[in-house]
Amino acid sequence: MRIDAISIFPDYFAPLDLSLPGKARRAGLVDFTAHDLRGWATDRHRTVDDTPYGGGAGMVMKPEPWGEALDAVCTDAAVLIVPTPSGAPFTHADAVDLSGAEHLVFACGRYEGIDQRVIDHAATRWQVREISLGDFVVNGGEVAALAIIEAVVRLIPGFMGNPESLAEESHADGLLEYPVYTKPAHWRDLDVPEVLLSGDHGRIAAWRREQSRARTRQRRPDLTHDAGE
Ligand SMILES: COc1cc(COC(=O)c2cn[nH]c2)cc(-c2cccnc2)c1
Repeated sequence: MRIDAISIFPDYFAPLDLSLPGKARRAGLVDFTAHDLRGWATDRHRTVDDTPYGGGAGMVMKPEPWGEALDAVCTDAAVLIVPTPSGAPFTHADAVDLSGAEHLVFACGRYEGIDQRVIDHAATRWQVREISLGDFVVNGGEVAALAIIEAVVRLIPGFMGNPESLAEESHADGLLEYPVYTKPAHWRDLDVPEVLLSGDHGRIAAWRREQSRARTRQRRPDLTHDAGE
């Protein structure tokens, strides 16, 4: 998978040099490049924003630099992802879907957003996904792109050392994950639940399913449905 990110802060993606282990890159599983949007801003001051038509606070990202950048970076197979508060909620199912993509391009907006015509024009040439990580606002799409990249790349076959753990994890079955414990069995007058020490794998699996269901009911009633029964 090829991944590109376009941003006025390309150094924001330096952590991927740590988190995308060398083996993933060496094995050709993932090839990541961050690009500076200002490289496509042609005026003397390399301007990427301007005041909004219709008035209002803040600035809007100009269409010209984005148009040139996307023309240069996107291949025909590109899926253009725009992290934005006004996007569709990002889910595990989306991560699974995107993990099969050939090319992901992240357009990281700043200021009040990107001129809508950039998205509209891109949609005539590539698949465009405007994605939200939640009902909150951060100053730029970079931090959301980092989270989406990690959620997607870890699902690529061969990336994770222990693929079995992916099948069991939170949201894979529509439920929240059960609580986990490790040694010591007794810590600050707290004990590990006895069932987990019993060696009775049937009881353990039943206890974990019930824990997942209880947590989901309590913390995420919006996820509660019969499928998890
Ligand atoms: C592309 O347009 C954007 C992108 C972002 C950064 O992304 C997020 O905040 C986000 C992504 N998932 N959940 C939140 C922020 C704004 C923005 C800023 C201030 C006022 N209004 C809008 C605009």
